[in-house]
Amino acid sequence: MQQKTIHTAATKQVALVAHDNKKQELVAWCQKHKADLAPHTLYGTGTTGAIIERETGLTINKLISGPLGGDQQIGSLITEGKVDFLIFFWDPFQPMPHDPDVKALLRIAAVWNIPVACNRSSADVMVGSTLFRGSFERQVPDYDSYLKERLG
Ligand SMILES: O=C(CO)COP(=O)(O)O
Repeated sequence: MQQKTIHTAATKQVALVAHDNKKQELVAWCQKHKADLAPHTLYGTGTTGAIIERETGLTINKLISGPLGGDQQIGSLITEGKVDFLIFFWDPFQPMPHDPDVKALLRIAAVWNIPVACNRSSADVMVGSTLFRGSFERQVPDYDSYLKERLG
């Protein structure tokens, strides 16, 4: 598929999601990196977002809770270019009723070449990166040429 280059703005759009057994880990991580996260636009699935907000004081744009469609809402934001980084502490030990939605979110993040951190180490690397602080280039599907190709 043909790709095009986009440039992220200095203010990043960061989506934060954690499964129940991982929520405290994500809250602790957000507390540790509060100063890194605060200047950016933060999104979260319903419960994750509310807990992070309550525990850290960060402002989170809260979507609906994951099992009710929050993962899909984040996927939708990704297709609209409204997510630059996805931090998703998913639980590798617990099957979820909405596993198809989880898989769909991780898939759409791969399609749109979104940096994804699924654990504390990768999230540390992410916020520590100069790419998190400055602007960076990302290759994404070129939708116009994709559609032109399909329409013939
Ligand atoms: O289930 C989730 C991600 O798959 C997260 O949803 P909540 O933040 O509402 O718990």
